[in-house]
Amino acid sequence: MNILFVSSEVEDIAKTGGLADVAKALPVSFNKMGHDVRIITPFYQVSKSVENAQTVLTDVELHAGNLTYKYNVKQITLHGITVYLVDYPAYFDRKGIYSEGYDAYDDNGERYAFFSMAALHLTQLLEFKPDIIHCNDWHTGLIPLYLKKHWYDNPYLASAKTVLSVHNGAFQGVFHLDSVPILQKSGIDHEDVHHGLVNYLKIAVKYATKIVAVSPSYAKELQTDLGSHHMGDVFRSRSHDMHGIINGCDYSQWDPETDPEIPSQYSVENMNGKAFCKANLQQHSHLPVDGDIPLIGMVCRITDQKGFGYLLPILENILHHNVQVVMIGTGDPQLVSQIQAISERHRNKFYFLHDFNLSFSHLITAGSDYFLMPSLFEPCGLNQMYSLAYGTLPIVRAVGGLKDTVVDLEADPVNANGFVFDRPDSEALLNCVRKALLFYHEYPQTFDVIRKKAMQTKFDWYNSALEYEALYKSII
Ligand SMILES: Nc1ncnc2c1ncn2[C@@H]1O[C@H](COP(=O)(O)OP(=O)(O)O[C@H]2O[C@H](CO)[C@@H](O)[C@H](O)[C@H]2O)[C@@H](O)[C@H]1O
Repeated sequence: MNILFVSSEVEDIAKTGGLADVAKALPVSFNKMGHDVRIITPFYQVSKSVENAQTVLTDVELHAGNLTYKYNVKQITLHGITVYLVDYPAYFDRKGIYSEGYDAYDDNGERYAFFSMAALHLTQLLEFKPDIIHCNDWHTGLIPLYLKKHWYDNPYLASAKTVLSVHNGAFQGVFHLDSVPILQKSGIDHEDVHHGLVNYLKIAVKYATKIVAVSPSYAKELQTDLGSHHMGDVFRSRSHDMHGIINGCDYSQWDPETDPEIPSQYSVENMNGKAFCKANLQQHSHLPVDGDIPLIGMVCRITDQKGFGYLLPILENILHHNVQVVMIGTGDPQLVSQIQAISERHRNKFYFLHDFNLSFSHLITAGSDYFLMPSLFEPCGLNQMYSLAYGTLPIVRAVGGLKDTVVDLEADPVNANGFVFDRPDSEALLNCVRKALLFYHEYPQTFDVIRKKAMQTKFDWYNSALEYEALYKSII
């Protein structure tokens, strides 16, 4: 099949979160399966660090009404896949991807409306006739609409079907139509505009051929009022076309036996290196180097989604135990300053690095005993899969993909690979953390058994890609 994979971020090019991981790993699997997959993504300022990008099209003109956009297209090969980068400096040559600091760019609606249209425009210029156009989140949400309303008779696109992956339904891309000239000029139905606003995710769900949530549980949650980010009606109206396909774990990057980012490799057969990683992590985190103190790690965007609303009120209760906590993240400035204040009060127990740093995220994953991910909602979650691979036991809330990947010790002692709590509140979280910590000293043998189970739990991307492939085949 010819697959056009369109994403606003791709690992090794530009990344703010889990979307980037998927936008690399899934196309790599399609490529291995023998499909002709091409990726389209913007050429951001940060993409300039990508070596060998060659300009393949110059001063291409895209017209929308009386507007003309002149852009270039660059091309690189990433893990055997052709990637096209839409180079339009006015929109993408900026310090940030979506924002500078925590303030989103005012013209994000226009930036991604243009990018989405350029993705369709390019297929013809590059003579690539896609069977499937795989869209990801709101940034590419207008593609199904453009295809149905404007490009339906284009010879390169007429038979293309669209699949939308919902990685995070909380981000919907809601903009005043006035702020999106390209959409105003190209035309949009009245029924897709509400009080002057357009919701890109809603539009995508309405017009896409198929909709995929990134885990089976999230697919169900999106069709409830509680878990749908106020879009329950919209998702329910497409229930026959909704699917849940769990993300995978990219073991070419996240395997403790081969990971070049960690100071000592280890495996389920030989765990010695994990103790070395822990000591190294403690050293880097300015914490006492002591293998006997259980260490809890966290790597995440600092947002309400990740459960900070009920974690922060009891973080100091956790720190009253004989425990160390190491966290890395960037995000909501208010939450960040609260976390910084707590870490200053507990310098010898809690290290917080306010940064986005891939190397340190690997060190935390390898050097911690537990990985804390108490999310309020979690479409799939990747870090719990990474931590399982590293024998770092996840402590998670039973929601979305976390529910589909982590098995609680009490609920299922035979298959347990971590610790799970239900209610999104401080008490349930604290109880769960305490229960998990208990095993470290009092039941070390059980701890080792769960750790082994965790390392043997596999989420191969190839299996997820097979599910996507079956879905593609069902619609083309
Ligand atoms: N400060 C930091 N330094 C270094 N690396 C950092 C970092 N902060 C985050 N990361 C990395 O970013 C990625 C985050 O992935 P997640 O899937 O856990 O969450 P995210 O909410 O961004 O993704 C959304 O999309 C993905 C993909 O579908 C879903 O799994 C998820 O549930 C959904 O919320 C991981 O690779 C993580 O290591």
